[in-house]
Amino acid sequence: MALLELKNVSKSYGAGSKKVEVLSDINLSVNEGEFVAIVGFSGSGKTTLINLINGLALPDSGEVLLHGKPITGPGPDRGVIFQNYSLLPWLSVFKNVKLAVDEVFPKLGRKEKDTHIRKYIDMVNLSPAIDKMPSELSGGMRQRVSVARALAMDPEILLMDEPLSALDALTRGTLQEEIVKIWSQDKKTAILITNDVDEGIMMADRIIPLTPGPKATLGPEYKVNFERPRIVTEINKDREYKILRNDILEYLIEVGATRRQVSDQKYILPNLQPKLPNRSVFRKGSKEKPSLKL
Ligand SMILES: Nc1ncnc2c1ncn2[C@@H]1O[C@H](COP(=O)(O)OP(=O)(O)OP(=O)(O)O)[C@@H](O)[C@H]1O
Repeated sequence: MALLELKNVSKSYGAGSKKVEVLSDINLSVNEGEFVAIVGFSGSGKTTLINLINGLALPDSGEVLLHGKPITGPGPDRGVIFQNYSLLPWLSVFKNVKLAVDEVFPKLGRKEKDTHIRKYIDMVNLSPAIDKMPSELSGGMRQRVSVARALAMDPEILLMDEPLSALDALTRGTLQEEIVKIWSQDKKTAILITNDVDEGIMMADRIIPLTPGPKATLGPEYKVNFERPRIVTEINKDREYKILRNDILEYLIEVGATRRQVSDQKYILPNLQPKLPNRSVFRKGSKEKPSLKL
């Protein structure tokens, strides 16, 4: 049985004429230990999809199953790393991680807890900054704390919602490598949401595109067969990499273009003309006299 399954899942927001069906007929099956990347356009519903798995949102129809049982809310079996770090600014690195560990392992002894927290802070190379406050850290360091915090909760699934998109390219590359290294050591199941095809190729076993919304759905999956560790400078030269990257991009461009055509047909804008102060406005081909009104 797959660890996580989404079966015919649909999700909308709003009601009546304002109802928008964000996700439609989502089917996904993730096995234990797999690293899956969902790649999609901005606003297509990626966070909504992660929230459905996290249990922060429930589907309108269909099922989201963990070990074959419906997800009814958030739980310690799913650790989330958000884009915006979400650290408590008044707590040190150690205490930010401790807060999560206290929640999940309330019965762990003081010494064991301390060792556990330090292990994960060390894993993300933050031991020298263990007593620093979030305001004293760079964006990359803050995101490392989020990674340590999520992993210290020892979740079965690590959910990452565009965790690296706020970072510069160099920090992003380093953290991609670090997350994959920890993932392979810790044997977690990981789901990465990203808008970056290259990031998906560097990190995941499979890449699945999410089509543009509304009614976004998952497209065909692309297997990433490169050996790990994946070295960006080497992979960049690989012919297979170029083919895979092109295939995914072509698919995304194609579904993006189809969606644009549909939206062009749907929304016919009225032929409004701006009226500027103290200027006459001519409408091309119009027999009306130019207006001098504001
Ligand atoms: N709570 C909500 N109520 C109403 N509409 C919402 C809500 N959450 C999201 N939406 C709408 O659903 C759509 C998908 O949003 P979502 O945040 O899932 O997309 P996304 O792909 O993660 O976007 P981005 O890449 O910009 O972060 C958007 O049009 C958004 O405005």
